[in-house]
Amino acid sequence: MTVIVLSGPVGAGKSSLTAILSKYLGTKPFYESVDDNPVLPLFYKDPLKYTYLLQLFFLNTRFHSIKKALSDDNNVLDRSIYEDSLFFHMNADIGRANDLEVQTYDELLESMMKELERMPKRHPDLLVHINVSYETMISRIQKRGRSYEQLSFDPTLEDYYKRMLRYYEKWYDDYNYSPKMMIDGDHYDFMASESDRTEVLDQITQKLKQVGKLPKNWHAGEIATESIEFSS
Ligand SMILES: Nc1ncnc2c1ncn2[C@@H]1O[C@H](COP(=O)(O)OP(=O)(O)OP(=O)(O)O)[C@@H](O)[C@H]1O
Repeated sequence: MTVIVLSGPVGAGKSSLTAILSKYLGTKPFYESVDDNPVLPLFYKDPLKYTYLLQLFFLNTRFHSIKKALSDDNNVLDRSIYEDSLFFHMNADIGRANDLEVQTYDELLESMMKELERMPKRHPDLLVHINVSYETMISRIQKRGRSYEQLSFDPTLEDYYKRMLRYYEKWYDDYNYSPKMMIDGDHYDFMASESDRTEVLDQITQKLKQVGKLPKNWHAGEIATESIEFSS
């Protein structure tokens, strides 16, 4: 059994790479539901009021999916519980959560992580992090077009996104729950370019081989974009 988790900032392309990778490896994709998340639009409209609720919402859904993934078969998750604390603390640092909320959140997360230690499989086998620059991030956010994520919706989002990229650097350096690797999301356009896609899949395959976690019965094949089912 092989469990791979993707990570990276908003718009990095985690969901797309999850679809590509799971198709390539013949494993099951787990997607975070974004467009039917009832709290997300509220949060972007009034972050001060909704930060805590949104983070509890994410923590809860993410806990269920990682638990399922760790007790299930081979699978790929488009984002994992390991990144949630980054989002919460970043929001707390800009005054959107008070000390008591931070303390309660941290204690809850700690209990959840302890619970994961009791799973038959305790951690993922590989973290694939997609690194992007601010420019790439913004152009992907624009292309995708979720209204509440646009800079035109709230100009303070520029600072928010730049801060997010800074926090991610430290987060990736500190992450030690599993082997990890970084994909250069500025250089490789795995959606639009077939050769880039092949290169990225090759890098991930090499890493999986190196850590002895290439799914059994797997054999490499070409994958055409038309054959991949992307999540909405
Ligand atoms: N704790 C959190 N975890 C994930 N997303 C969060 C969190 N808090 C707020 N968000 C918001 O949820 C939305 C979904 O973000 P996410 O990066 O997971 O998906 P995405 O933008 O579709 O990514 P990708 O393009 O890489 O697939 C973003 O607007 C993000 O800012």
